[in-house]
Amino acid sequence: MKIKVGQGFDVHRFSQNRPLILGGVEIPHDRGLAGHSDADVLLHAISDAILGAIGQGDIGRHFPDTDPTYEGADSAELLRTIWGMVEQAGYHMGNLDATVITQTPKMAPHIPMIRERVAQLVKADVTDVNIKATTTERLGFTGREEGIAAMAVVCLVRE
Ligand SMILES: Nc1ccn([C@@H]2O[C@H](COP(=O)(O)O)[C@@H](O)[C@H]2O)c(=O)n1
Ligand SMILES: C[C@@]1(CO)OP(=O)(O)OP(=O)(O)OC[C@H]1O
Repeated sequence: MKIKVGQGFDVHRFSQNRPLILGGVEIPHDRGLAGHSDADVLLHAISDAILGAIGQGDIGRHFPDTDPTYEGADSAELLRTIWGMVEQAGYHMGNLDATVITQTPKMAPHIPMIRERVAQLVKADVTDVNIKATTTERLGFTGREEGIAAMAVVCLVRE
């Protein structure tokens, strides 16, 4: 059995008049996130963790923000493409653990739906996917509600 581990981290700033998409799920909030794509900071961190594990650089290398093809892109579709690379390499999800770092909104009510969605995207059992949230106790850019950060760790397995 071969195991590969990867980590990912991403940040997007809040922006008015945009939907807030986290983990492929639209979350009710008074602001969304700015970005070239749909700015799904959680899926970007997860995507980078997966790309890291398979030694394939990062999301910007595969989907450059200078390419109009990806303007307004659905990050779930980008993750689907990345997951195809994982399957091509013969790996499946061992487990995934991710943290959304934000002062608002309260994430707890939305975590079960995000967990299901992420598990579906990486073809994993929901018990092998963990999504959590933390504030930074009003400290720093997340504490000032300027943006959202996310981090993720994945373990990929090949039998
Ligand atoms: N946006 C958030 C942030 C946190 N939570 C939940 O609250 C717990 C306590 O957060 P602290 O930052 O005060 O440690 C945390 O463990 C999460 O369960 C949340 O739902 N949404
Ligand atoms: C996803 C991409 C591509 O649309 O754009 P953004 O939404 O700006 O996201 P970021 O995490 O800054 O970098 C990856 C990009 O290439």
